[in-house]
Amino acid sequence: MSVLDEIIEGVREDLAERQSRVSLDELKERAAKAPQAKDGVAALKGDGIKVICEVKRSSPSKGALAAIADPAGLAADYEAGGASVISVLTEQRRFGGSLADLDAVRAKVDIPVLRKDFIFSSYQLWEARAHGADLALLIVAALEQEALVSLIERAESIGLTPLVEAHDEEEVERAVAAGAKIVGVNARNLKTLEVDRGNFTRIAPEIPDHLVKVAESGVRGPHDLIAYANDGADAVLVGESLVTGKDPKTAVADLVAAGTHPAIRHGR
Ligand SMILES: O=P(O)(O)OC[C@@H](O)[C@@H](O)c1c[nH]c2ccccc12
Repeated sequence: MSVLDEIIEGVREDLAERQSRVSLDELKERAAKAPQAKDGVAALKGDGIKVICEVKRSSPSKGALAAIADPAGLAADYEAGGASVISVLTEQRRFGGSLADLDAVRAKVDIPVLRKDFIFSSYQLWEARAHGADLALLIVAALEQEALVSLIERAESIGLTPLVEAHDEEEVERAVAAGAKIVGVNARNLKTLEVDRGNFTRIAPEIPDHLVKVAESGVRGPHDLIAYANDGADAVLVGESLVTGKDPKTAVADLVAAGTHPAIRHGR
């Protein structure tokens, strides 16, 4: 069984527990009262390379990264540094996240918030919206094509913008065919946890230019952002280096500044 399969097994159990406590109708009522969803595509387009900053306590590859006692405070620092979107990991077992983290971050920041989890049912999309998310991650490797298509449609119908994550050419093709407007390329293979930044370099040309291209994982600092930008990234998604560094606000500001440098061949 791959790491991805193991993670999904745990997510399935945790989801069943939540479903036994909160009915879909309750979630829909809560979603109706949530602030209107912000446009995730608009937030990631425009001049400069956009930076998506992640609230991430631990990971299957590295174990504990940072305690993050105050996720909202961290998100506020990210926003102050110039982040365009905040990604909140809500998976509990391997990443140490929760829907409570999503609530806390949502209440604190004005920029769009992404629910980062292993989503395979529409219930999880309703949860995302009920807890104030504007975007939701959909991982191609975790979904049959039919499920991917219907989850993209469902996400959009309830106001969520899907960020559709691929890891190879075939998954990019599936993401595009399914109607993704934002395609993420993860440098980390979720089945083996290996990181290869060259993955984006190879695969990005397969993503049509009118879609938003996000380079995910492995950004250690401005030089990695610049490399991804020169390979065609519109945005980067950064977790580990921000949560383990000393000063997240300055680290984000340095990334954003690098992403607006005229030497970057963004939007050629
Ligand atoms: O911590 P990093 O290397 O900066 O990576 C962030 C993000 O890309 C990574 O957390 C991630 C990308 N896709 C995922 C899917 C599930 C869980 C986590 C992820």
